[in-house]
Amino acid sequence: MLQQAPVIVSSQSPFAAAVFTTRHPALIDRLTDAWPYTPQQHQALAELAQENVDGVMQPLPEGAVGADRWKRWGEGYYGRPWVEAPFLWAEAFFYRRLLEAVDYYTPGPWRGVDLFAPFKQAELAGEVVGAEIAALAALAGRAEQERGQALLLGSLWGNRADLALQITAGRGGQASGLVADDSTVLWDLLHARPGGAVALVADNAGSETVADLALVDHLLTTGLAGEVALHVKPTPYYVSDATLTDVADCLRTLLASKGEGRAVGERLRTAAKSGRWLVRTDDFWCSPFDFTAMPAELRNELAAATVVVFKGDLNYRRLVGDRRWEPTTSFAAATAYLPGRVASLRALKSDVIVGMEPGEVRALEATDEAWRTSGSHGLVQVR
Ligand SMILES: O=P(O)(O)OC[C@H]1O[C@](O)(CO)[C@@H](O)[C@@H]1O
Repeated sequence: MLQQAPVIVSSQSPFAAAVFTTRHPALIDRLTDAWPYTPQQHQALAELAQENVDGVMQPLPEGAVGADRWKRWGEGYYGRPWVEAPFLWAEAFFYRRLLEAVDYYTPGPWRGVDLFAPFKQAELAGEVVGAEIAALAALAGRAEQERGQALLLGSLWGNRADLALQITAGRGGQASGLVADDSTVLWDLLHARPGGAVALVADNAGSETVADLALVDHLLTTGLAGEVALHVKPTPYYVSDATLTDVADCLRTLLASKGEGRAVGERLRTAAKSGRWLVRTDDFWCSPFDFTAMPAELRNELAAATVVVFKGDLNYRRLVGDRRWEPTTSFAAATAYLPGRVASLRALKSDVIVGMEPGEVRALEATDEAWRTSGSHGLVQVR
């Protein structure tokens, strides 16, 4: 039985603390530049930024959607600085408070408006996505195995295109390498059970989702999967997290392109029509808990898949637990509570890491690189 490591509380992690004191206020500045907000919305956003920097956490107002639930979930945290709550919990609550500040659930013109849409749209129209789609043509002629691996790594490194990270860090340096690579295990298990259901728990919209869609298409056209469910967020979250609207925008971008990009889009549209590709969502994806708290229905749905592929850093933190693990802790042990086979494709963007070889940890610690948080390193881990 694995001994649980302590949960990360932001005040104990310079990286996590800076998310509240630097990254969140910067995000709020970007939002106020992007939208014609009302005086009330400006005030609510300014208060939220100030609370994050040096104030204390306030609960949702009475009567807000989910207010009772969040009051219960946050007992003991309200009235204290944000950085004194668990990092995972407080980040999720920040995004819920953001939606409240911009009237996401309030009847009126702002209801249901994706506050991050301007950033997501700019990314989708940018040159990274254009180059990504152009690269699909070159891959089309390659052998199946080589193509599959390239698409898998494309989906992994697509995770670096995270708008939250870019707000304070720019686009980040070059991708330097994988700290763990179980991709052979992943392909072997797909080949051992072809035609089954695969679940892909998505992360960011834009270039990451385009890469994910290309991977989904590959799994379906090769028959390695008979059905793929793409799980997305039910509401705007963590800046660039994909919702159904974002998936549809990516699909339209593929369809509007030429050659192989368009062909991928057309095959996916057909797969959706026949039920072989489905987009799913669940409120749990925006909850402030790790996956040990996953509701039974969702857990059972995922357990029926040949493999569940979790994309990105946040899903990783929720999968292994947002804890101060020794990096050499076994990935299999940390995820043993979840039934079925699981895989993670992630660019490293927070302190949490498990499943590493001791020598590799020593080598990376000896550099002065922020290898755990900069997004320059990636992993493929499978259990
Ligand atoms: O988009 P991803 O890969 O889930 O990354 C989001 C990451 O960004 C942060 O919100 C801030 O760095 C992390 O806390 C989080 O894990």
